[in-house]
Amino acid sequence: MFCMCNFDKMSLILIETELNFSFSCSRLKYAQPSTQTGRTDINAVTNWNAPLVWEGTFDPVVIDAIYKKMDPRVAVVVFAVGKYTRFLKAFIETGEKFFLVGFNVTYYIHTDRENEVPKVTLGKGRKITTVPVPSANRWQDVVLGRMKWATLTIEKTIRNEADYLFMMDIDSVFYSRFGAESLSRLSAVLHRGYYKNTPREKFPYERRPESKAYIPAEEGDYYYTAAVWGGYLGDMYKYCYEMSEEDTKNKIEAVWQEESHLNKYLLYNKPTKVLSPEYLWSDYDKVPADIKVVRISQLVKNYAEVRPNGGH
Ligand SMILES: CC(=O)N[C@H]1[C@@H](OP(=O)(O)OP(=O)(O)OC[C@H]2O[C@@H](n3ccc(=O)[nH]c3=O)[C@H](O)[C@@H]2O)O[C@H](CO)[C@H](O)[C@@H]1O
Ligand SMILES: [Mn+2]
Repeated sequence: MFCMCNFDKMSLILIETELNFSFSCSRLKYAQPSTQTGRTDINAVTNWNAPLVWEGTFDPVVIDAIYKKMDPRVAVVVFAVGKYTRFLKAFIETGEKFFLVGFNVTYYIHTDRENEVPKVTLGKGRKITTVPVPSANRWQDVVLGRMKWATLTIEKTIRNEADYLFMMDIDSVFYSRFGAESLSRLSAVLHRGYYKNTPREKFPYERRPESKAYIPAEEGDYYYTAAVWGGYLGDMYKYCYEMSEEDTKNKIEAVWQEESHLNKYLLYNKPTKVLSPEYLWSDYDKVPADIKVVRISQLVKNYAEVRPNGGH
């Protein structure tokens, strides 16, 4: 279904294009990089030679300067449907403190309650665009609908307004720097629950062959979260949307909705950067020693109260 050869060639060209910007970052003051020392408690590279990003594997000054040369426009696509508008204020306020500070960022807030979008003072080059979407009776429909609405907003506006895009859960707050080290053609975040010692057959991938998100037990690299992911405005959103529509036609819903389709996509279209669970932790879980920094975290919430049809 996918042609890896084309992907490899294309991604290499794109990675090189991204890195070429580094040649112009002269006269910056930073510690000399070493070929001998670095973190030894984690693996900082995938088996397709993409960076696996952890605190201590990059110099924030250097990496921000590289990407600043491009001065990219970054779109943050979020959904706040129904009672989830309550999460907007903290998300945006902390985003202004920690998310790509100094870069051009637009928050595309998809909501059915436009009057509940808070007025937050934003930094220079940053703005909020509100996109109306219908209300939902099932939380699953919001989660699945994200792909559809994101695809529509990309086609209508984001395509002309942004270079990179991030899709994020709104029930999250930033606690620490989330900078240009996260930018790439296709960036995906390791799910905090399965990043250590989980054999691939235990990943919560979709296992029913009837679903388009099906992954057999003997395949898989990592289990990625759907709550933070991004990259260029590529085909991934459209792919996940179309696959979930196919599933609906066949009267099946993937076990973890869009997350299942996303994991399928990323298995056959390898991300050009993999971000460690620093890039999405959870306030429910204690922080282990290898997570040196929690950059963004899912809030503790009362599922039954906040979701239209309760439950988890
Ligand atoms: C950390 C993580 O792995 N997150 C995943 C997990 O999240 P969660 O269990 O945290 O799901 P969630 O309740 O946060 O829903 C995902 C997102 O959909 C939006 N929303 C949802 C319901 C609603 O009534 N209104 C609304 O606006 C909102 O932006 C929210 O952040 O499971 C979901 C469903 O499978 C998605 O895969 C999430 O990405
Ligand atoms: Mn969430």
